[in-house]
Amino acid sequence: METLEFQAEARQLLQLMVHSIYSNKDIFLRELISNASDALDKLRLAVLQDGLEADTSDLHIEIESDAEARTLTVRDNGIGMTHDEVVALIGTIAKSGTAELLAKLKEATETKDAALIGQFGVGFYSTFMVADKVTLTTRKAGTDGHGTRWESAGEGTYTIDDAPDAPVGTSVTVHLRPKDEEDALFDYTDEWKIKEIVKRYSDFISFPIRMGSGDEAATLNSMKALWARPRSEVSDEEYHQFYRHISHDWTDPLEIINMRAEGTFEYEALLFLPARAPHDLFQRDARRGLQLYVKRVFIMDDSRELIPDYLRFVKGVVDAADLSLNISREILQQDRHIQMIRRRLVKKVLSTIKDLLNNHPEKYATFWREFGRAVKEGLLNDPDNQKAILDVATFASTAGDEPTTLAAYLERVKEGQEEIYYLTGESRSQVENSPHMEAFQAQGYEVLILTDPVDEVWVEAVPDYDGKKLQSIARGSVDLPSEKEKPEPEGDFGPLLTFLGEKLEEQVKEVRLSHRLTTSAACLVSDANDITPTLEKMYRAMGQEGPRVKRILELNPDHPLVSGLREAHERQADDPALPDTAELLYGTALLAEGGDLEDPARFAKLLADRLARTV
Ligand SMILES: Nc1ncnc2c1ncn2[C@@H]1O[C@H](COP(=O)(O)OP(=O)(O)OP(=O)(O)O)[C@@H](O)[C@H]1O
Repeated sequence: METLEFQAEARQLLQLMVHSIYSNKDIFLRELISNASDALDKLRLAVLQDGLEADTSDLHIEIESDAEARTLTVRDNGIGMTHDEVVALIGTIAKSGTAELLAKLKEATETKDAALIGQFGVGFYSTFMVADKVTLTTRKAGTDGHGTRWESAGEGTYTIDDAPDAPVGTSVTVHLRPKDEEDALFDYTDEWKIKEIVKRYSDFISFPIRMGSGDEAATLNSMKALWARPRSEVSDEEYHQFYRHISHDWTDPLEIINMRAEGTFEYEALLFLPARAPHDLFQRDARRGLQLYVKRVFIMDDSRELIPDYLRFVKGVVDAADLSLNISREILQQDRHIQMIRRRLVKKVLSTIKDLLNNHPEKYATFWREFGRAVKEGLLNDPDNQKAILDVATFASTAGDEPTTLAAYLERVKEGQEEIYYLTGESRSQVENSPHMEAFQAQGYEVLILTDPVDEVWVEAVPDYDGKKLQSIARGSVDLPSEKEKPEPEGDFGPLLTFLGEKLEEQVKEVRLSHRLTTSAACLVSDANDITPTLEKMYRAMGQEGPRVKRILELNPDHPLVSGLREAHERQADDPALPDTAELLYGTALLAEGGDLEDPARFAKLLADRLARTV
């Protein structure tokens, strides 16, 4: 017999289990049944796909309780585990982001944030909520090696031993702690309690879950595939349980989507829009994709081929009638039917979002807050559905606190306005206070406020909406329709602009007069075809060092600083104070839009010197 130590993260998770972070302890049984069901799926698949020799004529799960010994056993005749698999799978937690999540989880125990806890599949370890000892005996199908016995009291160590007589499959025996109903620790040897839990959490499991033996053996679950049943016959509670089973998210889903296609290519799908974004929505290695079944037989988890990346938060099941059970991931990618299903699912998800937008504004607001950033990636990656995505997207806007659709924006455009104005930035307040906004605000033009990183990118890919071009107000020159009759500024600014252009040659590519400023002296704008500073920053953050893109300095001729500077330059072009003023002007414009100064210390010194002369 060997005694081994749990890996650090596994130990931490166990600690949380032993000290019961969940108020609902019943779920340990659901987790065991879920693992057993997965093991049965895997065995059936190994026989179908790899030609493994094993008996699959009576795949099932058995529950056995012993009130006197105070034990509960869940047994399956599924794939089983080898000695090494037991050590690797049960002694460690291999999931990515575990450490980070554990830290959050610890916090959550104090606040009892069930939803956060629910993002973390606790699996097998949840048995330690109700047990003071757990024994797992297993033997891998298709190997002639011995079985393995694993045992632990949930503290720092576990033991591993040979189990020569173990049958193929896995059996988990939970040695129950004394019942304590005040602590929601029920008598889990009670037949009624077991039946109730199975019915509530595991009714849809597609293998029989049996209790009792001989003539008294009873099957506790209905085994009906939820997606095959008409919506009217399934309760929300059943859907929610199923959602939890496949997503490990404890928050009820926001929306349930049923689909069924008959005819040349048949499939059924049951999809869910979650109510909150998982913590790893933007992590590359996160689990994503749908479950694929073929004629009720589970084929694979996380099938990415069924749903595009930008809809990766959609959970659910697709059951296709005409695929081969042997289908592999490689074949899936090229399969015509799969591509067709995927196109239909995308259309259906987008039309569901549209329905939320039109008929359930609160749900829509939740959805868009949680997933809008992901959906907008589709504007780049799914050109065929660009219009449909734009139709369901909403954006913050200067017109009010509520986000607006593009269609609603277009209803409000001013006469003569030919473009949809937007400004990107890091936060709403930064964008709102940017000097670029001034003329637009002053003249009542609505500007969309885009603050998600993805906004910097998709705006480049979307040429227009309903024939109106999307125009950044920080790029190119603006010609506000109502500005056209504005009188020319007094005095000749030509020589000053040339002078500043030379002095600031390192920093800007051009200095010119502005139409977009009313109160500020100066601002920086990008050339129509150059990348924006935020995008440049994003590239740099990703480690891509591109050339620095110079921008254009625009001056407000009506501002006393600018008109004063013009006069000073006219009086004495070689005034030694002028170059410093030029630098201050540039630095202030950069600060006003939330940019970073190249040399803050130098700027501070110039400013302090100048201020000293005014006190
Ligand atoms: N009854 C079983 N038969 C075969 N393998 C099992 C069984 N129970 C657990 N395992 C193996 O141990 C692994 C860890 O199980 P655990 O319940 O901790 O996590 P999980 O099921 O992978 O994750 P989650 O519960 O979040 O879905 C499983 O992925 C599986 O490989």
